[in-house]
Amino acid sequence: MSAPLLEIRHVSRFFGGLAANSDVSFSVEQGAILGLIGPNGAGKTTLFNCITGFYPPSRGEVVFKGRVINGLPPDKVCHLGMARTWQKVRPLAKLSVLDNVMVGALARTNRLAVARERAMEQLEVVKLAHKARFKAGGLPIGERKKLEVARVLATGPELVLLDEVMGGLNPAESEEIILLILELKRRGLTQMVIEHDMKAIMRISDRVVVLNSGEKLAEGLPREVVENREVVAAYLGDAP
Ligand SMILES: Nc1ncnc2c1ncn2[C@@H]1O[C@H](COP(=O)(O)OP(=O)(O)OP(=O)(O)O)[C@@H](O)[C@H]1O
Repeated sequence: MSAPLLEIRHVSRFFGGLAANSDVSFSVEQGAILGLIGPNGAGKTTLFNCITGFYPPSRGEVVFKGRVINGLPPDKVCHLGMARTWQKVRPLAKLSVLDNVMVGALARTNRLAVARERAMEQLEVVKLAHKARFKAGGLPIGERKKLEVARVLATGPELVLLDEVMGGLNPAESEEIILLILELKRRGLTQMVIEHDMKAIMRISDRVVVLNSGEKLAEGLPREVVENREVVAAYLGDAP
């Protein structure tokens, strides 16, 4: 079997006395979708921040394509082929949809015509090309989320980390995002997905990692994880 694309080795992240991540280890195989779940405050976004260089881990190693990337700033991590979306989507509101995606594409080229072409391609992928000339600030939430994904794809990543891309969407909009994630997988992209919607996680994930109070509580196939008693207890509170 080939080496995993991403390895998290004993990663901890402290904020003062709080361990937002505590000795977390797992890996993500090339081409797979890994679902990252856990109750509010479990440490999911902190782990994304540690992986993508926004907060360096306090301990442990993040290994991407066989290289330890701890301490690299986010732009260098992006250049190596990893990009993430944010839970709170904040497009450059006054710029057009196309210009927003071009900002992502400019991570790989300084030629505007090339960036524009790549940005348009990604707008086609997320089915937002018809809004290319619209101001980003005027998009409804469902389209803002797609714009965020297009911007990330335009950076030319091998691994994308999606932080609650279905948060705040209605069922029809969520379904579009699920189909998009599955299409990106079909194209060979590796993905890590934070999501609270368990049905969506069950449908898209090859494997699931569960965090609770900063620690890895469980890992396995989606079915194994939802049937795990400790996982159920963490979500529902201890059964009597
Ligand atoms: N910059 C920070 N400074 C201090 N504490 C932080 C910081 N970032 C996160 N935390 C704390 O770390 C813990 C984990 O937060 P995190 O946002 O990673 O959880 P989460 O699983 O993503 O939660 P949610 O599902 O609500 O988004 C929380 O107790 C949070 O308050």
